[in-house]
Amino acid sequence: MTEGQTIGRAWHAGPAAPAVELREVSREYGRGDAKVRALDGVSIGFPAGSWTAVMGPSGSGKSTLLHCAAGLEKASGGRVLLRGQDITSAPDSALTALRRHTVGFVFQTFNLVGSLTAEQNVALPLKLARRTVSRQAVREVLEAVGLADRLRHRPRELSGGQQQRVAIARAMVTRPAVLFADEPTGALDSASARTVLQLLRTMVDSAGQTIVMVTHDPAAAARADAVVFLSDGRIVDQALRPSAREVADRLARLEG
Ligand SMILES: Nc1ncnc2c1ncn2[C@@H]1O[C@H](COP(=O)(O)OP(=O)(O)OP(=O)(O)O)[C@@H](O)[C@H]1O
Repeated sequence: MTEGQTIGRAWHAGPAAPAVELREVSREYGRGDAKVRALDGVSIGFPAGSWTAVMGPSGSGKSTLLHCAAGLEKASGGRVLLRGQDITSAPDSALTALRRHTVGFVFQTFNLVGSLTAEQNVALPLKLARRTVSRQAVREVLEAVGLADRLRHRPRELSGGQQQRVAIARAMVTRPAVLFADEPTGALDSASARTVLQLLRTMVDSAGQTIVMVTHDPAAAARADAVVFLSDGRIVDQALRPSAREVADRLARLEG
């Protein structure tokens, strides 16, 4: 067993049951000489009700880990369990249902529909899942992200931070078990980033939301409960409630 695997399991062995668990997960792209091993035997559990940041040098496998954990991509080997359910060999129909009901996503670039209002963007996942769209539920989730007065605004009429908050509301409207965020503050100025990070912190502390977030920003990672570090597709380090300085130092060591 490698050092990385031991570290990964240690976080998994925390007090709460994992909402998502990866067991010896590998992911390869390409064939022959072009083969890339993006994940190399990753074992880790993300405890329910906690916020984990995933960091590492460029190309270390962070997005691949997030996508495999969320069922967006299939692992080449190993197993992924979401709320204890093995999704590794689930048929595409089950994975589509999973994406619509069990997991939520937030991306660096917001990915809102430009022609729709904030309210309509947030209602979209419910419509896609053929669920009843309760206007009140949509408004409540927009209120929760501090945008009660922006319901009818279109993305171009909102600041970057406001757009990301709409995206978070859209991800949360289906009440997902896990919120996956890929660089959620990567395109934001520092004040907007702080607002978004505070919102995520409140979601974890007040509602017990589980969040798994990829970030390059030590200040963002320091708001999480734990930070795991990837290098060459393996988990090589972890820190519980580290300071931004500590995160930056560990990252700098990995980046050599
Ligand atoms: N679709 C793909 N086809 C081929 N190789 C891929 C594909 N996606 C990722 N890779 C490779 O897998 C490795 C891990 O990529 P990944 O995007 O997970 O890294 P990352 O840590 O998120 O990087 P960054 O911080 O630059 O976004 C890289 O070497 C990348 O080139």
